Amino acid sequence: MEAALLEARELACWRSERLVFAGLSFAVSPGEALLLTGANGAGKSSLLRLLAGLIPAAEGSLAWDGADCLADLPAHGARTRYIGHQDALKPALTARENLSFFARLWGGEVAAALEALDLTPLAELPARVLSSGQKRRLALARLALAPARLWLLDEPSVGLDAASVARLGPLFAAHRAAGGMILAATHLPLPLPDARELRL
Ligand SMILES: Nc1ncnc2c1ncn2[C@@H]1O[C@H](COP(=O)(O)OP(=O)(O)OP(=O)(O)O)[C@@H](O)[C@H]1O
Repeated sequence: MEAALLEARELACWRSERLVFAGLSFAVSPGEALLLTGANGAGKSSLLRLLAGLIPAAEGSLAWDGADCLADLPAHGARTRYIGHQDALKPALTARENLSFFARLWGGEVAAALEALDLTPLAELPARVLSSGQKRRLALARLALAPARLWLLDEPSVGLDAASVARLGPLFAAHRAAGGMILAATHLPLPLPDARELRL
């Protein structure tokens, strides 16, 4: 296996006067997937937000290829795709226009990203009329736009039907085959063969 690219050492996280986790260390190598599991409130979403640079670590360090990951947030943002609980869609824009917004930021082919999540037939509908599973698919279609090494996914399959979950398999596999890494918080099985589990 290749050397680790992302290395967390002794991370601690406080939310609202409560220590959510402490002493958390792990490393992720190119091509690897890490499943974040644990009870409600264990800190999975908090860890993903911390890894995305959205909340600070109270203690510990996060390194990318040996250098402080969060010292240069624009660089970290450019290599990271964070899909949180919220789908982050503009309700008045169509599915295609929502993806076009992100394609202007990152590049990539909107038509191919729509197709990857089976959204082509829904492309001209405003996001507000999509079902919750369709909205989730549109949020996830951002992953198919342009490469980024680190995918941080918070319960990516919530609300998806079985066929849509299966569609994530090739998307995840292609990302990992190209040296990408996935950290996914989940209570459900995901199509991530050989993923390691990090239980919080
Ligand atoms: N914005 C916030 N402000 C204050 N406390 C928060 C905030 N977000 C989360 N917390 C608290 O941090 C703790 C961890 O929450 P988090 O959402 O990270 O857990 P989780 O493991 O993702 O849970 P779940 O499985 O329910 O999604 C909880 O006690 C929660 O109440």
